[in-house]
Amino acid sequence: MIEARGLARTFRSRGRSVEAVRGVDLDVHAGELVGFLGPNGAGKTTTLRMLTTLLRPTAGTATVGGADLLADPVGVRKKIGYVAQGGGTAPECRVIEEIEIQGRFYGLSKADAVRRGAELSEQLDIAGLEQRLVRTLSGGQKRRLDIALGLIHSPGLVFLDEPTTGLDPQSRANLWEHIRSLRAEHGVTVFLTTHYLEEADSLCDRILVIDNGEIVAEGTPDDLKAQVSGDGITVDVPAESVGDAAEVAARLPGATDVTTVENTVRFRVPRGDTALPELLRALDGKGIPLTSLQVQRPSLDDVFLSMTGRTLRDAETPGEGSDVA
Ligand SMILES: Nc1ncnc2c1ncn2[C@@H]1O[C@H](COP(=O)(O)OP(=O)(O)OP(=O)(O)O)[C@@H](O)[C@H]1O
Repeated sequence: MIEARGLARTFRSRGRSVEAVRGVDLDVHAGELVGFLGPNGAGKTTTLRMLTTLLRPTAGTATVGGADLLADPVGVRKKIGYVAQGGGTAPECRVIEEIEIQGRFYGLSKADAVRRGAELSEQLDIAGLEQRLVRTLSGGQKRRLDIALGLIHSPGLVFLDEPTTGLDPQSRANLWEHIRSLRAEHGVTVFLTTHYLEEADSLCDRILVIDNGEIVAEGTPDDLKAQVSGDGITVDVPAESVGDAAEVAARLPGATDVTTVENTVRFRVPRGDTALPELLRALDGKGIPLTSLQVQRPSLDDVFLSMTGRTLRDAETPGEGSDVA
């Protein structure tokens, strides 16, 4: 559905040049739900705008929906839907007017636009709002309207730029369900950008992680997490036993990064599930009682940290509000 090679874009701004995207290769297959994850300013929107023909690449090639991005941009536009970050609706327009305008824009008759709009409204749970002014919709309803408009011409591939930014956690989870069902029921291929780790983790089949205009990691959420070396284990013991417990931990096969703070010992092992019985036996053998024990599977933030030396949260531009979990 998407095949891009060496896609790059440099902006010139006030005599300075900004390499927003630096030679990105990406492949998205039919029916996939792929997330493009990265901190603010990483190059997500710029990549999306290039793939949707809104911005000409400085270098690179791509085919999108089977059409060549540079030679046949009109062909690309016919095959894709694009839902921009803020959407494109006018606050004073009625929902039905937006649906009709969008349909006409894609060459649908008024009757077909209304029919398709009704079908999508039903599916996205915004049926019955046709006569409402856009400005009276809730944030979640408006995002669902934006998505309905992006799908009016039944594209096989839809690009969603930060679809859930600004929504509360409940509306966000609700929108994920709708996105999943679009894919499940219509086989729509979805390429979305996000800076929410949780969103990428729970919604996407595959994730591309971008930082500073370059793809730094790629894989299923599980594959990516498995690349981070092992699970974290945190053990609380009585303060006088911390030294002994740390020694026990350090002797476990493959244990690394053993640290102690007050009555807590932390370390990493290749696999938490197999290390635990051995740890418990060894502590028991030394007569060290346990107060608590936790195993942490690596998160996508650990993946980002291992690739870039920063956490996604740290990488956010100061001043940009973000509730990255
Ligand atoms: N028109 C432009 N002129 C100059 N610089 C730009 C322009 N558009 C984007 N940039 C710069 O390119 C870089 C990438 O921006 P982009 O919007 O693609 O990031 P992003 O990952 O989508 O961020 P966000 O999550 O905040 O939307 C940033 O440094 C940005 O300031």
